[in-house]
Amino acid sequence: MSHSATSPHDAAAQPLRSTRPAGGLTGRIRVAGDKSISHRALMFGALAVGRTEITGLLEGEDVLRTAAAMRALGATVDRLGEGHWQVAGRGVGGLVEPADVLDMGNSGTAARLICGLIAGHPIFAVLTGDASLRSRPMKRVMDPLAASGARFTSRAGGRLPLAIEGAAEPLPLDYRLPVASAQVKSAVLLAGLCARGTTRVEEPEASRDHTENMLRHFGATVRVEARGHGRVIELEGQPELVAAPVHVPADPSSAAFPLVAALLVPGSSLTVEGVGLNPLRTGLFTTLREMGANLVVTNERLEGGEPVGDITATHGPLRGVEVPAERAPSMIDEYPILAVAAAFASGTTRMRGLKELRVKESDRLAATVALLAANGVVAEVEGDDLILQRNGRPPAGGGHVTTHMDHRIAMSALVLGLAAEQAVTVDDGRFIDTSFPGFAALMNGAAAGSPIQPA
Ligand SMILES: O=C(O)C1=C[C@@H](OP(=O)(O)O)[C@@H](O)[C@H](O)C1
Ligand SMILES: C=C(OP(=O)(O)O)C(=O)O
Repeated sequence: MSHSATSPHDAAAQPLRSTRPAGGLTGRIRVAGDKSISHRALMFGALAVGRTEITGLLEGEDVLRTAAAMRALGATVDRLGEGHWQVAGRGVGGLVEPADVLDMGNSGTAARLICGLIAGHPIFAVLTGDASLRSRPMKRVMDPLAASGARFTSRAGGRLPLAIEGAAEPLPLDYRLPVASAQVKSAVLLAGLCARGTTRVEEPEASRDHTENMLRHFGATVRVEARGHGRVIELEGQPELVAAPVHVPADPSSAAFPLVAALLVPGSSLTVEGVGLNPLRTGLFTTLREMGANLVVTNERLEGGEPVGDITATHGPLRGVEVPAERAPSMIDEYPILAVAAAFASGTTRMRGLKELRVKESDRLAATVALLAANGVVAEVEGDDLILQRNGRPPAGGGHVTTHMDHRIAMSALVLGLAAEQAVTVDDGRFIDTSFPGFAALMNGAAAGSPIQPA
């Protein structure tokens, strides 16, 4: 499926409406697999020698784009059952030139990591995406990767479509990230796989480390050292990556939506099972606890090398807090839903250092302010901070929210509608399928009267 445009006038758009369910959200549910780990499992499978079996893979549109791209680059990618996939890889340096343009849809992760993959192979490729992805900055990967010998041309401002001529003998990079971005870090490391010698990346703030963990899991030598809030990562180039099974935990960024809904809707007590608890992903849960949320983790265990647990959220009052800028990388995709939670809290919530939100699927800072305003909640932006001052009463709701091709804005608005006084409508629910297919059905299964419906 491809969604090329969305606006109130887009005939294909699928508006959705949410209303407050009687009795709250209850029971035990499981959300889909982690998007970040799913992309990487397919990519490392394509680079490894042998057959990589993946279970729990997220079958969201973003990840399906990566699966299609790995096929186009010569890997054999088979779906064996629900979430159960197998990739027969080509070995590091063995990817082949794709015969056609690679369309990465809505996915920044797919586009940027695949730039890194291709940069180290002597092949030519053209990448594009949907209108949202074509508006997002790619210079952040093009600049460092060009220093390895790859050549890029792109639309003005470093936007997709872009063309890459990968390097026959890529140089190992020594790169300090100018922004905290796991996507840029990963692109540099993926290019480093094909380079002779040591690739070194220094990140000013630690960002999700799924690439480093999976590199080791597939047999590469990776050294990681803490440096202040950040880290230095060193990768030995030209390893033989060997196929290894990957079990994908449930996505904490998806679990955030039902869990926050349960905190906000009276009468709720809901458990989400097997949620990934990598500490570089759990900033939202830390913040919600500081707000007084009743959030309990049980059955903590290791699954496929990642910590997971069952999280139970029970409705109760929340208070405003200050969220430090250093926490942003560990909850970067969760600010829209945190802002919804803050709209139900008493007191002031200040979220600091949200600059990166401006370059996501939409300008999420602006889209979050507009989402709240449409539902009677005033939020202010001061520099890169988002501030809400509230009195603990539910927002009026009743808003019509423009989602700007952004799945997280759509789901955040629908969660607000589950707990606000009046129903909330979103202009287009289709993009939810990029990261959380089955979102409405899952939420409806946990509540009386199926509160999320086509509008
Ligand atoms: O590496 C990843 O899988 C991701 C990194 C983050 O992006 P940035 O690297 O741009 O911060 C995040 O927003 C995105 O959803 C997934
Ligand atoms: C920012 C996100 O994803 P991506 O950058 O992969 O499009 C997201 O899922 O919130």
